Amino acid sequence: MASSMMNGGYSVEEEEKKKNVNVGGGVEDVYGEDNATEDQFATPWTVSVASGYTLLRDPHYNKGLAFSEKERDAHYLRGLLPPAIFTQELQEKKLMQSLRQYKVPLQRYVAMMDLQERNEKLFYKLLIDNVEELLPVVYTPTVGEACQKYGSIFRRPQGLYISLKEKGKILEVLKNWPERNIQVIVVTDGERILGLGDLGCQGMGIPVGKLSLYTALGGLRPSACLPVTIDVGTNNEQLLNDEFYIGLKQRRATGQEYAELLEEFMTAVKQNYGEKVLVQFEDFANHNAFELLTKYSPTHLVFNDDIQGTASVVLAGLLAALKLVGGTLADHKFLFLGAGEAGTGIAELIALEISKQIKAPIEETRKKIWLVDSKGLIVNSRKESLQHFKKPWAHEHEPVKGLLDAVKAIKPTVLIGSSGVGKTFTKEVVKAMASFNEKPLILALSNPTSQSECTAEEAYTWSEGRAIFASGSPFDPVEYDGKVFVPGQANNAYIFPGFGLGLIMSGAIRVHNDLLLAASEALAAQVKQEHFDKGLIYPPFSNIRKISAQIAAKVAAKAYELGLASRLPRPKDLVQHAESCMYSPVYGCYR
Ligand SMILES: O=C([O-])CC(=O)C(=O)O
Ligand SMILES: [Mg+2]
Repeated sequence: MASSMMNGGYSVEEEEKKKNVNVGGGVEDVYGEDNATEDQFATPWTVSVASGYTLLRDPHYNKGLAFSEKERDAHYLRGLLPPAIFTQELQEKKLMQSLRQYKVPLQRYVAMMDLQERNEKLFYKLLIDNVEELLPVVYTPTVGEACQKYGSIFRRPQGLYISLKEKGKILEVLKNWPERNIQVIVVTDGERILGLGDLGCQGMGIPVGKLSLYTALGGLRPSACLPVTIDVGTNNEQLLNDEFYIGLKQRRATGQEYAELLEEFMTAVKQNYGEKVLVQFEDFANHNAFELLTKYSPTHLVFNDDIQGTASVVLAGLLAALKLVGGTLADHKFLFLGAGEAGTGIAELIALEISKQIKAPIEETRKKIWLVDSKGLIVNSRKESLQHFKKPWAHEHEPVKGLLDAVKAIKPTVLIGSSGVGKTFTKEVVKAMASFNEKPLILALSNPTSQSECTAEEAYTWSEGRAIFASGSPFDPVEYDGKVFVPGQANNAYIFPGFGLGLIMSGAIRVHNDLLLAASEALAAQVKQEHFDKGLIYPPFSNIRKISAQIAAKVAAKAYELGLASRLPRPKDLVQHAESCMYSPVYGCYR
């Protein structure tokens, strides 16, 4: 086991084979063409210079009206474009104007996807320069609606679809993707898309959206990002009965059939892209999410955004919030509604941080944290029948049925909603929180907006302006009693882009909980007095690339410290290094 972990799970023979692939004048034969034999496949491929019409149709290189006179001559573009020449800034201004004319969020989403397929650099320039305005368009909440209607807005494939039909051929399928140097894969099986449930193959919108954030917020190159949707069927009756459904029309495969497809996928990924490719699991249902993370953490660079990313973001918000509510983390008492991936993931990271801070065993610090699921408070007497990921949270207490009674019984200082069910923080719940807390900390994490446990306005109004509030989906500022409250967005988008950048730039080969803690601390350190003054416990997204660089630097530093980093020597200034690694959406000039 130890030796297979050291060399990433390859057998000795496979290692030898890999070495042989590299002989030949010191130039690496990356794709194995020179060594192609009957049992080692090679892909025939060509590199050509795009010009003329092909250049305009290539989203990586297309600049639209921004091609200069010289470029129009040199690249056979004369006549293919109208005479005007626009700067990238003018193109951006024009596109933002036309986007703003669409009042329906989904129309804006479609317009952005069209732009991404037409002119990638301009898409990212818009997204980076207008991040607060466009994040809700290409990401939560609109991406949720886009997934629900993905069949009808689907135009060109934006990622790889790997279904049960591809069983036995996944390595070949990966080779069909036009890019080779993949650094990050976001993969879903569509079973739990946000709080919207099983959307099957239509879940593709999620990996696509997450990866566009990897580039815009974390600076990873778009060509290094691969969105994947695994299709093992769907249990969504509406989709199964829809003649236009784009996925497999069968009920979900489970058990061994499911495990085998995922095993083939994970093996093919490592075989094709090597040990340093990051695989981010996204929006899997609880039962598979925990199992996949446990299974592949020892052998692959894997990260579950819903368990670990959300945990890291929430912990950051809590660390920052201490400046507003006072005390240390250990002085607080936490109650969760929802004991799935997000709930138990956050709970565990809080317990870990407290255990490090006060040097107490984690079994002790977990006792400060209580979880409520659909059957009520998780208590010892329920332990036998609990799913394994809930068991550590079963503490000694008499049974309590609903959330309101649990709030009254536990008297938490922090209330966190992570059940995916909307409108569960009722007036009574919020009022109860406000009755025994001067500043109740209330996080309504479920997405999209329709699934939020309460709105920002409700949290501020029902607590008479005393709540510190943040939510998974964005809410506008709220005026209450003459004061403007700005709700923060406790969304994993704060962490995963910088976290991923830190892993990639250090060449990390495994994720470790200490890296998540480092990311939380880095994010919390970015909340400044001016933000606290507005009631915010997260910094604004407008500064996210700088924040991501800080997170990446702290994550990379920890990876080097723990011996998980393979890119040596360690750069001296990791923040500067992170910034210098980041993708720029500014057009290049063509020879
Ligand atoms: O996508 C988001 O906005 C956050 C997230 O991971 C989820 O809700 O599953
Ligand atoms: Mg998610």
